[in-house]
Amino acid sequence: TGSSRPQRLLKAVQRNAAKGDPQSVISAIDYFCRHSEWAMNVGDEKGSILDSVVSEVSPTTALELGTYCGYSTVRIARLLPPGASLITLEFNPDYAAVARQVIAHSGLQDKIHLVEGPSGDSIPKLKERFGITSLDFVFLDHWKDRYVPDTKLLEECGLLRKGSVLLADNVICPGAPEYLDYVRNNPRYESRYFQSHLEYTNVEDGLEKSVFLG
Ligand SMILES: CCCNc1ncnc2c1ncn2[C@@H]1O[C@H](/C=C/CNC(=O)c2cc(-c3ccc(F)cc3)cc(O)c2O)[C@@H](O)[C@H]1O
Ligand SMILES: [Mg+2]
Repeated sequence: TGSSRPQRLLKAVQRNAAKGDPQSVISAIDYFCRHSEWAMNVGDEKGSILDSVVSEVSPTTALELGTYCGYSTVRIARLLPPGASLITLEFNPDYAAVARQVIAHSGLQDKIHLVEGPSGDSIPKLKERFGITSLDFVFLDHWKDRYVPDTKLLEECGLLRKGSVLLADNVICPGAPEYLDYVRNNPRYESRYFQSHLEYTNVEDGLEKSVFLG
């Protein structure tokens, strides 16, 4: 049978990006998605907003929900301070396999821990598995109806501390209405919407940044 879109995206990275150069991996994926096949990466426009939030937070410990092909994984990891690390959760083994190779091509594998499995199983094990006390930054980009349950799980597991920053993709398109309701009407969060566009299109979308107040 034929290749999958993630496999074709990986080929485009291996052909067009310089090994060990994260920016060229990002550019190769954006080019592929603009000129060959659309894919659900956060993209370059929303990616610039992601970059600015990651740079501002400069997290020691970061978590990503939904690795997919590893595009935002590379975007985040390339901006981490020395000694910092990104944990990324992915439950589809085929996507995880592609992401591992994209990450390897970027040369950032030493800063990234890709954990295969559903977030509901992995989140409660993060403290013991990685010896962390709390998360400085969380990027939510997995199934949109899982943003609220997983945010509640992060709270319950004591993984959020005063000042932890959550950044959620797609709050307009495809949309995460329950999540917006949760973080905007909850006194324990200070939320702000960053208007942008759905990756590689001019459809409205945006990111919601929410600071946990403890
Ligand atoms: C047990 C389910 C919840 N826990 C989970 N734990 C670990 N990984 C999980 C995951 N859920 C989903 N995933 C993974 O995250 C990824 C899923 C992302 C879902 N994203 C979207 O649906 C999405 C969709 C669009 C989109 C927008 C417009 C449109 F016309 C078509 C698509 C744009 C985006 O930016 C998106 O992020 C996959 O790799 C999936 O395997
Ligand atoms: Mg997304």
